[in-house]
Amino acid sequence: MGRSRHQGRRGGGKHAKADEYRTDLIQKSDMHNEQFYAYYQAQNIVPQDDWESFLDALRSPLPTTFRVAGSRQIAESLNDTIKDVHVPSLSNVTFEDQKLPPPVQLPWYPDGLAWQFNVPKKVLRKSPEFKKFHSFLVFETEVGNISRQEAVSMLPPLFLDVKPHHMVMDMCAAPGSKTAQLLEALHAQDTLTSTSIPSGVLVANDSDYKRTHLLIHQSARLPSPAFMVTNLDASNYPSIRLPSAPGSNKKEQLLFDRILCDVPCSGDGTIRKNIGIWKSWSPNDGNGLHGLQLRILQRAMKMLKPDGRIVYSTCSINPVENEAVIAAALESNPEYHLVDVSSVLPELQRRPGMTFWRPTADRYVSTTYESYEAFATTISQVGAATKLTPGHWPPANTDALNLDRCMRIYPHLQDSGGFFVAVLERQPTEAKSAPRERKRTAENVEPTEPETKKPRLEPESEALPSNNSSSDAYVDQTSVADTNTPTEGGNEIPTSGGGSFKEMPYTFLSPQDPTLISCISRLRLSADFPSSNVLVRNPEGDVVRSMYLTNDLTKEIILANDFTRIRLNAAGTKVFTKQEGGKGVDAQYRILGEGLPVVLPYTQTDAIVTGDMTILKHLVMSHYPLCSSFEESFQPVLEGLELGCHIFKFPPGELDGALLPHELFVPIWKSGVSVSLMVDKKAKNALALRVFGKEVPPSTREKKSKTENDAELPTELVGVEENGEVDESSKMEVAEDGPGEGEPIVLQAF
Ligand SMILES: C[S@+](CC[C@H](N)C(=O)[O-])C[C@H]1O[C@@H](n2cnc3c(N)ncnc32)[C@H](O)[C@@H]1O
Repeated sequence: MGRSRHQGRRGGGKHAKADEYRTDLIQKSDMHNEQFYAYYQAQNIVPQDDWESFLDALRSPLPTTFRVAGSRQIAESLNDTIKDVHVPSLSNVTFEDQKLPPPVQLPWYPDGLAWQFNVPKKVLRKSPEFKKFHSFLVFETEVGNISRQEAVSMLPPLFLDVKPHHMVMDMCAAPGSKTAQLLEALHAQDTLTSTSIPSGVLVANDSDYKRTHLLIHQSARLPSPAFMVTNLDASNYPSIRLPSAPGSNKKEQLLFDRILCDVPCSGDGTIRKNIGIWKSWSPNDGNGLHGLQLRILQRAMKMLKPDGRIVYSTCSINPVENEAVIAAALESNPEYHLVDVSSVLPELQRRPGMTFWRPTADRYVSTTYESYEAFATTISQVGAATKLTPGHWPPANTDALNLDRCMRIYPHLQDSGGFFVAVLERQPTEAKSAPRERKRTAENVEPTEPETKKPRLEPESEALPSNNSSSDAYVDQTSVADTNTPTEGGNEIPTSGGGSFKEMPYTFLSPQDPTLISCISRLRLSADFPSSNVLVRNPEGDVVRSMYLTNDLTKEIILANDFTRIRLNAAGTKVFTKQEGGKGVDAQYRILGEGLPVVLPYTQTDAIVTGDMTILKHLVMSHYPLCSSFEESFQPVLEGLELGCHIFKFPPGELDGALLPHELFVPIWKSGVSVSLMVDKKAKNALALRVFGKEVPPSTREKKSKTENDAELPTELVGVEENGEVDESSKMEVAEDGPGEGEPIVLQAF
């Protein structure tokens, strides 16, 4: 789903006022739109008896929902913390004489990993119990263990049913909350004993260049060697090629097992949160988007394997953007059918897809038309509104299409946003059947090659695949810049407009490359580390600063396709980066926090240093502690370590009421006399809160700067809104100085 015209205004664009869209600041009596009522009543969108409760729900603030994300083990442990610690502490809270409801699990979400709570922002700021819970959410969100996401937006990936061997395409992916879910599914079988590298691939695409960087930012929280980001118009997506057999020069089109079409839409299902829609809603939003939505779905249908699955979704409740698109696409692709998923997620309250609707051609909804033919006779009177096509109306054979198998989620059913999901499958083998009854207007042709600009190569420095923080109408700048992969080599990527593309090539290193060999040997990785899948971002294959790891399939795709033709913005995951050693110490490559889960299974076990809870507490709660400040028995261990990067392991344990419920691995930097945790401040705070129940005390430098600037820790829950904007209120800290804390590194805990 997504939006078109409202997007810039809703998402905290440069000129948006922070309070403009806060539902707690506008009166219910202002939430009216006569056209909206007329249009949806003409559609019989809900039974007449439900109309008032439907409207009431649309005018109520949306509860906050979040998903416990990331690797399975940490997700379960974090979920237990919410259940066993936070829910009891929030169960008897009163505020201004009112009892507040504690968070509850969404009944339909698998394994109870999604939650909802509904308290005003004022409570989050002022109630000590909710404030503590809010801080926990803020910090766990920062490190990617919690994803704030609208409940309904979690649905499409669940219905897509992705497995680790699947080739998956996310056609309209930015900013990536569903992409993150797809990545989690691709990595569902990761363990520490076998490799964490799935055999499949996820290609996440968005036509907006700047927004593709949000995608990369989001996915850095779940690093994957099987991940690629492209920047193309999905309705015209070029064929990705693969060798027809290993070693063959002949290429064939890569067909996907699973495709998500979460298309741009009018977004009226998000009206509870984006209350500006009450003012601006018009039926023309949906009318105008129908064509693009259909072309995107039709292109996906040409890119899917026989027996494969497509999920089409929008956050609009308008049938013109939903059932009409599905009907037109099915008619032009008879090898597809709608899947009956009524028994999947049985707790989810839903309504069947509509089989009849009446488009309108005028924004005042003074007339609706039962058929295109009825509309066509009036074209001369309505003039400019003639962009409607027969495809905007229900086809004659709706029964044969099983449109009732589509799912409609309405706000009053389970206190959520409004949403639409349809699950389509292609026949197992391509069967050529006669086209269905009526020819639709949208084309069903192979796309033309997209226009691509040749990238300007700057061989002296490497391109940064992710961090690009120049102005973006939808994004709080600090939130992108501060948590992202560090900028490399100072090579700025221009982001003016939505379409410029300037990326460096992807060059695979030879496994015999001396720098790679020395890096692998210094980090004591085993012989089965897939060193032939390591790439750098420059045309010469020079190891300038960072190395990225892909899986076999991603490598094949990169080698078989011109990266400018598929406008490839990112591939694989960054695993090693060069670290200057400081005075008298050679620079060396270190494992990045975000690459740790990928590299860990290849790390020789005797290269991992085991610590206990006391050591962990000292590392977490202090800044660059001296080796001599650790307990005596551990000092020789620290002193015996080579200077540079090491991995420390902490088994589950307890200390004075603090609890580490699962094994934890962290990267450590050993310098001359001190050691430090190589995680950024936010990750360190999240760990401190989770295990020791308090934040890291400020460093001397922070104290000084706090006095000077009255700086504050982040206080808002960072979230990606439905439709893709980063929460306006997201504020992140600027990472501080010194090796290990100078760069944002995602803490990986297992
Ligand atoms: C907001 S929604 C996607 C939400 C996303 N799936 C998520 O869960 O975070 C629609 C997205 O489609 C993108 N878009 C619009 N037109 C497109 C096109 N022709 N091809 C590909 N992407 C497009 C928009 O830039 C927007 O990011």
